[in-house]
Amino acid sequence: MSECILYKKLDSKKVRCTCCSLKCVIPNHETGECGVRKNRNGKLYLEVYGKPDAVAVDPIEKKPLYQFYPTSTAFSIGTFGCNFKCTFCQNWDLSQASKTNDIENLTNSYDLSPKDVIKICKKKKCKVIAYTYNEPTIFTEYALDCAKLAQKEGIKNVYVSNGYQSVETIELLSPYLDAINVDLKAFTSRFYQELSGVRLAPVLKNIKRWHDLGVWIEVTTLVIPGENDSEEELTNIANFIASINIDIPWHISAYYDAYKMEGKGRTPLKSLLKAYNIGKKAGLNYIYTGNVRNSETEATFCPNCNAEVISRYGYYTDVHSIKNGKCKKCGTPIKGIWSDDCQNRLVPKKITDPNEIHAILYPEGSKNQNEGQYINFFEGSTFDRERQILILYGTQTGKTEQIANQLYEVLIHSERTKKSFDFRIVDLDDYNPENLPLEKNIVLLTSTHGEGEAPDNALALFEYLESKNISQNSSLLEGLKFSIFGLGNSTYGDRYQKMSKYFDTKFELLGAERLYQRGEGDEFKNNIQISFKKWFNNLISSLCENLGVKEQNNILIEKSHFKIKYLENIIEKENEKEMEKEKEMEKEKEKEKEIEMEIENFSTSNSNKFYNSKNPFQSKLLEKNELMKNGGDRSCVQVKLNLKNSNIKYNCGDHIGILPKNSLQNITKLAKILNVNLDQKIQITPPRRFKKVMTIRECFESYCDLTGPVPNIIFQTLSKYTKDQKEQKCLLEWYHDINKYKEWNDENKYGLIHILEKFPNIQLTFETFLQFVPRIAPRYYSISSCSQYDPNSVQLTVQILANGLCSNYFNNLQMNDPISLFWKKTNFKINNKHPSILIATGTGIAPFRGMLRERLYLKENQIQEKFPETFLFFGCRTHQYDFIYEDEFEKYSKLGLITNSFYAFSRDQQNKIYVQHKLKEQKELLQKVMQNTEAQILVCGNPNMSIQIKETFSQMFGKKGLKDLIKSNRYIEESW
Ligand SMILES: Cc1cc2nc3c(=O)[nH]c(=O)nc-3n(C[C@H](O)[C@H](O)[C@H](O)COP(=O)(O)O)c2cc1C
Ligand code: SF4
Repeated sequence: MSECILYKKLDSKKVRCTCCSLKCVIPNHETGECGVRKNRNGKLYLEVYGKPDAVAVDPIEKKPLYQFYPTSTAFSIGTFGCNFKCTFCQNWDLSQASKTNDIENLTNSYDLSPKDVIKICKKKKCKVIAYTYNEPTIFTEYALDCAKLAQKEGIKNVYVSNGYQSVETIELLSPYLDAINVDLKAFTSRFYQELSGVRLAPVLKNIKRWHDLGVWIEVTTLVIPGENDSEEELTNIANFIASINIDIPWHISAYYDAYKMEGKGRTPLKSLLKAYNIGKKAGLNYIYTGNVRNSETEATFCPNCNAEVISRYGYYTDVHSIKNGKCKKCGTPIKGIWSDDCQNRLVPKKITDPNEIHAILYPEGSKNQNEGQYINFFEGSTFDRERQILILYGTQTGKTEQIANQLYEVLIHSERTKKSFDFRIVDLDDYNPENLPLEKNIVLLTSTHGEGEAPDNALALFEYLESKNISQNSSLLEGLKFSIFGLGNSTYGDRYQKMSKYFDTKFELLGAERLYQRGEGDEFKNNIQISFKKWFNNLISSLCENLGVKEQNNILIEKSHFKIKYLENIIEKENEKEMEKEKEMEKEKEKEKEIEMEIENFSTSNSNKFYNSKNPFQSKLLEKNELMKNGGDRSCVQVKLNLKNSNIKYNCGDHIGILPKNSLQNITKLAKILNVNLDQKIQITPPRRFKKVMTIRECFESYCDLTGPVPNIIFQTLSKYTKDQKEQKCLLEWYHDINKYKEWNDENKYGLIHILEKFPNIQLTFETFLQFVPRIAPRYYSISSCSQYDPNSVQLTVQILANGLCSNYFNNLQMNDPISLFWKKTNFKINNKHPSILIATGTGIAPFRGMLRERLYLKENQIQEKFPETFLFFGCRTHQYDFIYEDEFEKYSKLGLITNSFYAFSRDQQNKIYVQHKLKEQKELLQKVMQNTEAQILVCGNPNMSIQIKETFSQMFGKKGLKDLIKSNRYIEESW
């Protein structure tokens, strides 16, 4: 164990590892993704320093390095751990070991200091030390110390790597590294993300960096049947290598089933030969097949006269026709490092001057001409780059995704735009921010979340824009045109639209030019649809004007671009097989998840990363109890959901995301309206948002939001589908004046299903319906239980709203019915050391119940006897019906978990009394507590209430005072 060099200290004893491109932030006592770099009290340690777990003397050809000191031997060392999670890893017993075991328990390692390594190397007469078997980047400090000593002794150093080094690591290591073999596993982000858990772009960049630094480089691609063996992908890889240097050797090696990827079998020689020919076509001079014996494609040929200059058969190598680095037959230099005094490098010289290294690694503007080819969303487009428009969206709860999809649908079908531009829509989760400087036109839609933060899927973009060398580079985005639309809620005050504003100013600061000014929709004012409609109409005009396209009018979704295949008889059978296969795959996935969870049990990190809206945990309903009392006419239920085997370890104040389903009643109604059979199996193309094969029932149930608010542009479209003039008139009225729609809406009946019911003459096909039905987005609930009492379940407090999708879903659920959920951490937490002022209305009491139950647990178990002063302000309609959890809160007061409670029952007297009135009454008390202690205010309820509360505190502490409280995290609110 030795302290790392490649890391930075952060606050709260956290550290940021800067060794690989993952740049893990590591809390105290935890390790980074690779499992071998551990934070011990705010310092990062390389746990495997001097402790390799695999040691051997190998032929250099085994690495594979074919044109670097051929026939020499390499003293090869590797440790445990890896920064990748490749499901097909051929060395997984080493690479993934630290993830299945506690690093301290991995005792099989050798004890080899760098001095020992050199000693053995010399004794075994090895020309080279190869850092290999697992990913050497993660043990760079150890490799570096060995490499420094080796260099002094004339021993060469080589890395066999996945190419995910950070720039800092490359800068540190490159003077000592003589050669590297980089795995280029595929050429799609999908492959890298799904199968290796990382991104493609850093690998591509690093291949270029190592090449430019003059470190001898060879590239390997493991060809996996069905995963990366398409002509297109192999061509992209070959073209990419050729674009850097046609003399870089490319190894294409055969795959065999390993680790978690099974059933692929061995890559047939045929596929390797296909890749070989693709490499030739791309102009590469040195291509080799590997892992399969075929001497014709293992040999090195002279690129000029095609003479075989090195013959190989497996690891047997015969360098017979190279003299002084040249082809014996025609005298053409053969690229390679042949001996200490015969080196035909890929670049004129190896760069060793630190300033030159720095200049290569941090080019001014860091605009890399090659990057645009990496992931080209517009491949195959007939439009030139100027006419390609990328729509990106950042979303947490799916609302922005919904309007982004809506924008996309309109743009690709509108006469104004469809023939003039090429549009692509990409979830920011799937977008590599490093491609940003290469885009031409971007329309970015984003919401703001947390404490004025980017939604989770936009965090990578945010971090990229804030990163060193990027954040101040005023020419980085020159040539990019952009426009931004934000979703937000003005009750968040200063934090309103923080992210859309941020991206808007940042893009401009980095040199991009606005296509059209930023637009914003305010959830509180309920104007998202209106503002959006206005903004995007102007955006289209601006697009046309900017890019010299003649405008036409009439924006209308004309025909659906979804095609539905109705599966019957024979086809059905085939698809049944496919469904079976899918089911099998799902089972496999479940199994994998279980394994991952077991792995997780060994580490202390949280399991949040395993579940999200795309990959939820399958829970079930364990209990459902009515909380409203004495037969009131409203309903609020407490539901208890199973968490057993989920490994979810939630804290009070966290959220649970629920993926609701439509009610049978609404599904049946819709089937009637669209005249479809619910049990009919279908296949939707493109499958973009849908499961591949499903029944119409499943499609309606899980994908189509039938009861949520619709974008008002839909009214214009729907008016074209009814022949009834009255209906047309009303729909167009709603389209032009959203208030009319809202007036009709007062019963929460604003979903597509209600609109279709209200206008019975609308004639829609299933395809057209799919075109504009909003997708079901997850609904978030504050947790109202305490995990210490029962870690295997979670409780939520759900207000049942007439026609609300999720509340109806809960209302209809029966015991043990399955529910898809995921967990989301928040920082809405009570402080058990300092006083608290808790303010809630209605079900806003839920997180406070969880927090007070946690206090109860601490008290009952004598972990904490006394608690700081805690004042609860709670408001609801009536004491008699609506005061949920009354008995419990009384008990908490008696036990001293709450010091004082103030209740506002708005309808219990003639004049309405709200919580803000109660706050005003306690002005002196509140001022005293806030001024004399480090008390915290926590507010939870609807947006209206939160505005009123803020206003009250603004009067109490002054605008600046309140601002300071918010800034210092002493005023935290949660509204929905
Ligand atoms: C926990 C939470 C925090 C939020 N924070 C902010 C904020 O700081 N500023 C803001 O303008 N809107 C904020 N919002 C409002 C969201 O931006 C708004 O609900 C938006 O429509 C969500 O869009 P999405 O579903 O695409 O993420 C917040 C919403 C939630 C639920
Ligand atoms: S080497 Fe990479 S994976 Fe390991 S801790 Fe550092 S940043 Fe994380």
